Amino acid sequence: MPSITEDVSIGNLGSLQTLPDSFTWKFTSSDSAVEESVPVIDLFDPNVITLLGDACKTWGAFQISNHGIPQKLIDDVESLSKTLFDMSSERKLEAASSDKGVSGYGEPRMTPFFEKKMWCEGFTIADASYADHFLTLWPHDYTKYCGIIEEYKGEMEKLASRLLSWILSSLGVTVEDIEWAQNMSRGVIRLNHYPVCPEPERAMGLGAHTDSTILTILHQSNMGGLQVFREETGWVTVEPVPGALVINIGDLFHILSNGKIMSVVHRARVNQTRSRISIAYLWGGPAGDVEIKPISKIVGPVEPAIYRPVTWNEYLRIKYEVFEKSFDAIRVVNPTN
Ligand SMILES: C=C1C[C@]23C[C@H]1CC[C@H]2[C@@]12CCC[C@@](C)(C(=O)O1)[C@H]2[C@@H]3C(=O)O
Ligand SMILES: O=C(O)CCC(=O)C(=O)O
Ligand SMILES: [Fe+2]
Repeated sequence: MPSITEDVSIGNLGSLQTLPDSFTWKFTSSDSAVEESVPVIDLFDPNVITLLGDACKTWGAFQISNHGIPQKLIDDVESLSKTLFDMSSERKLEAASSDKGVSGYGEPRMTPFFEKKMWCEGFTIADASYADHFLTLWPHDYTKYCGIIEEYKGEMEKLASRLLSWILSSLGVTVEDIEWAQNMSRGVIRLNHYPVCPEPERAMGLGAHTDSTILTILHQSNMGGLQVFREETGWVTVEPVPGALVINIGDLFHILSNGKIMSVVHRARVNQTRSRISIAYLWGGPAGDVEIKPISKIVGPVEPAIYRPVTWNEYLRIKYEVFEKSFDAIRVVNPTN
């Protein structure tokens, strides 16, 4: 078939009729998803601590219901995202981030670590400069949209802290055992959009990765696409449960727990007929230059710390130098205590 050269830009993937070679991934039989599902945990369950602890140890990912986040707020962030991604490529690029780790429109930060391009576009809300981009995108509705984002951040931060203290309890520690508990930072929001794709079985929305966070709270609308990887099982699709949010354990929690809980490898697949939006709240924990390290109550002569202390910013720097080898970069070579 003669190939027509199409104009490929991150902002117009949804209009492409063929999958460009730079977006064509190779898949093997081990890439097919198996019939399994991650736990759905009701936060009102009297056994919530045990349930969360088990889910963290066996999966590193689970869904939560009765989380207390108003549905209206989630819907508002979703429709804000839709308005944004519906704009023309030119307008979206006016809000492009200058650097992939900071606020603005663009490709995921991890893009350079993959051979092929990912079928997605997104907007990162990391620092106050997102408001300048919002002003460019929505000169009239700017205040309203910034308000929605600030409210969402506030709610997510509270939920993240509740989850942290419950998961710590399951490990036999409390938030008081971590020095920085009084000094939590607000997390980063990443709005993800996966446009319709002409050949979803050969494309990838977001390549396999772990989040660098303590934990990530993800709203995946009513469209599935998220898959998590478990060593003994393989790829498992996280089916959307109406009203539920997905929690992914990130690298910093693995470090805090001295390796007791794992950060979950996950990815996003795409769809031929329907585009998909997801909203990730990536929670990095302590603000500023506070160091994150294996919790002192967990480590001791019997179980020495296997990782050295790192700040969130330092960890991000390491991650985006060595990507999947970041744990090796901070591992203590001869743990003694
Ligand atoms: C604060 C963060 C955390 C980042 C980098 C930076 C801003 C955007 C986050 C994400 C969002 C999408 C997946 C990921 C893997 C990516 O490429 O960008 C995330 C990454 C990480 O968790 O490492
Ligand atoms: O879109 C999804 O379901 C996954 C998003 C994700 O992994 C991320 O933003 O870090
Ligand atoms: Fe992720």
